[in-house]
Amino acid sequence: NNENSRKEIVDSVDSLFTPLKAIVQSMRSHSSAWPFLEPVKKSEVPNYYDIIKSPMDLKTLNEQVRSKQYSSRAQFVTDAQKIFDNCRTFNPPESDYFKCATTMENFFYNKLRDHGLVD
Ligand SMILES: COc1cccc2onc(N)c12
Repeated sequence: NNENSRKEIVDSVDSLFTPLKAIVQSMRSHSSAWPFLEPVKKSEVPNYYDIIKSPMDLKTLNEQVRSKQYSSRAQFVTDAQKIFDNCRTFNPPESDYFKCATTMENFFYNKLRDHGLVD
């Protein structure tokens, strides 16, 4: 009935909540995470938001996990992927930023698999 289906939804969010918290935490402590720890500052990179229309960073991602905005793996993966894609859109392939994005992306998908959040 409605009460049970509501409980199932709540349970599915909670059962997702724990692994997502752990994955974001592990990303934030990665040595290559430094470009992504906070939103890019417009004061530091004036043209960034003229080019990147859907910004994302690990602090924001963490806040959204903790405020239970994600009820599916796909929603979480879509937002995390923005971090990597935005960086590779804005920066040249030989830049440190671009390399960090790919390192963090590989780390991210390995973590998803570690937590059984398979492709
Ligand atoms: C501090 O991060 C940056 C500074 C400058 C350009 C940037 O593109 N993507 C970034 N994460 C970035």
